[in-house]
Amino acid sequence: MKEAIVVEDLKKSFGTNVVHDGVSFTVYDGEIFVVIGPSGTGKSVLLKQIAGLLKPDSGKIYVYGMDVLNLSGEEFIRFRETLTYVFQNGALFDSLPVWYNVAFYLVEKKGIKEKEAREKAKYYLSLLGLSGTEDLYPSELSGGMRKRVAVARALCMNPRCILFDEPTSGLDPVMTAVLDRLILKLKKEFGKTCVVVSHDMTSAFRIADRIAILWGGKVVEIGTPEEIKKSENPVVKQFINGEPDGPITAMMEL
Ligand SMILES: Nc1ncnc2c1ncn2[C@@H]1O[C@H](COP(=O)(O)OP(=O)(O)OP(=O)(O)O)[C@@H](O)[C@H]1O
Repeated sequence: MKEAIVVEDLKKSFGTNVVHDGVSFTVYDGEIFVVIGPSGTGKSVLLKQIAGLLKPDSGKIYVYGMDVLNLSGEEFIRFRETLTYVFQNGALFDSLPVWYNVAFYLVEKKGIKEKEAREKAKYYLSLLGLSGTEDLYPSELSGGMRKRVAVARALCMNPRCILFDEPTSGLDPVMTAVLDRLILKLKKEFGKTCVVVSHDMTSAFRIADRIAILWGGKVVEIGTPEEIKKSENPVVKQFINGEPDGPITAMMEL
């Protein structure tokens, strides 16, 4: 199997707050890799480091062989086109219409003419069930629609790998299932590699090829959904069963 993302012994602290204390894992090309773990364990920080938005204190990150912490000028452009990050809140530009949000990279960075870029945006919006929203502004959309616009924007860049930061948080169960189906479609029909940060076990078990569980600064378990369900690790058991008592809450002194 071809390696898409390799994370080696990643360490990251903010002052005295040790977030990552030796995180290592590999994501393979074309798989859906879900990262779960209690709130505050550093899932978003992990994605930001993979996306090159935040520097770790030490460790290595490779994306399709590119050394993310030492990208040369040309490689930086290739990296930007290989991997995109879908922010938790969508991070849309409120002053720009939906279609321009989606086509932003094509117009502003690739110099594609507005007419052509708009057509592309329209196509990706239609894939996400958002036909007819092209000329609306983000403030006119629901939370679920904004999240889907953010996914359309990522797809418009045609990356090989997409990082999703809690794509289903705040969505109702039906919209969660729609987004899950979309992520599965990205893998099956478009061959994308997807890394998804989630809290939602139902969603994680539905979409993941493999799941990594982050806790105490490390990956404490990694495996297929079936392997995770059978895990004897007390942290994993408490998290996937949503139990109030166990090592996670003991650590939080609740
Ligand atoms: N820029 C920053 N400066 C200082 N501390 C930060 C910064 N970003 C994140 N942190 C801290 O790093 C830790 C991990 O944050 P992160 O957002 O990655 O957690 P998470 O696992 O994604 O949580 P949640 O599931 O609640 O979104 C937290 O303690 C947070 O306060």
